[in-house]
Amino acid sequence: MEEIGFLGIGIMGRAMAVNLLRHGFKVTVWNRTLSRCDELVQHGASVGETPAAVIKKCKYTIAMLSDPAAALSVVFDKHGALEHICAGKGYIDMSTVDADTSSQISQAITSKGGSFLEAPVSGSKKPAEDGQLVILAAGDKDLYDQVVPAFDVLGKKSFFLGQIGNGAKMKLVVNMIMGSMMNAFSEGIVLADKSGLDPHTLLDVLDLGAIANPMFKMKGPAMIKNSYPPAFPLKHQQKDMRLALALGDENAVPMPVAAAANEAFKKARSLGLGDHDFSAVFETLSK
Ligand SMILES: NC(=O)C1=CN([C@@H]2O[C@H](COP(=O)(O)OP(=O)(O)OC[C@H]3O[C@@H](n4cnc5c(N)ncnc54)[C@H](OP(=O)(O)O)[C@@H]3O)[C@@H](O)[C@H]2O)C=CC1
Ligand SMILES: O=CCCC(=O)O
Repeated sequence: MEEIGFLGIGIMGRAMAVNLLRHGFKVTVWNRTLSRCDELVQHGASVGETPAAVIKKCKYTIAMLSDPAAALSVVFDKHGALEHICAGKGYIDMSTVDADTSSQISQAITSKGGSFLEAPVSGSKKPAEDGQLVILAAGDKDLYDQVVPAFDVLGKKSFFLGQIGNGAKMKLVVNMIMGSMMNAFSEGIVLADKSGLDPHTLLDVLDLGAIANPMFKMKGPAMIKNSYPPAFPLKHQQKDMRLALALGDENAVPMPVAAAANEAFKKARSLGLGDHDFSAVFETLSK
């Protein structure tokens, strides 16, 4: 494949770009805080001074940015991706955003002759490091086919979901379920503890039953120790709950469980826990 541009070297972008480099891809990176690119240079990456410079150099550019505002800013602002997008170039936004944001980016890119794919991912820091993400792509099928070699490195499975917006919506539905589950799990741990049970035994029981899952298994022991090293920052999970609830509004879908979970994540943010892992929502109950 041609050289790949990578915009956004946060928790996920860093892991994904390193993974591409490890598999022999040439990668040019950019990050708003440029110093975060230094480590990538050690792994063999080149650095672009602006998103526009990266687009100019690379046939394909991936973005992995925090939220809709960041995704839009990197495309539309001065020295943004749009400045050098043209026919023959592909832009792949893997950030978790809403369908409307994705459509705005798609329209801007395609109106300049470029091609666009949204491709948010399931899986967190460790799956990103290990190339085990689940990729939820939608948009330009030709571009999808061209970047499959990169997706094969980044993920264990890619879905092509059709028209723009379908990848964004699928991702929000999945994360809405995950955020609600995390709240129920937190309540269960506190209930076990306060009613005289050993929370570690609860984890063992859960792990053997019908609701066993990697999230409970990985995060439970650290939560019991009130430890929340960020893999998926809580502020991003709350953003996803907010965007999923808006999708519920649009479709007149009642979501009382997700709405309550969103309030708990908002409470956690108000306690200053936004940069901790999203499992820190546990603190809203244990305090
Ligand atoms: N962490 C996870 O487990 C997962 C996260 N996601 C999604 O992936 C995306 C990235 O997540 P993650 O890596 O965890 O987040 P981080 O907070 O670690 O990184 C966010 C990135 O966005 C950049 N950024 C933020 N605001 C702006 C802006 N206004 N203009 C330009 N760049 C900006 C940051 O740059 P700077 O360094 O300068 O702040 C940084 O590169 C999010 O949409 C998240 O929801 C999806 C799956 C899993
Ligand atoms: O968006 C973040 C998802 C985290 C995960 O799937 O484990």
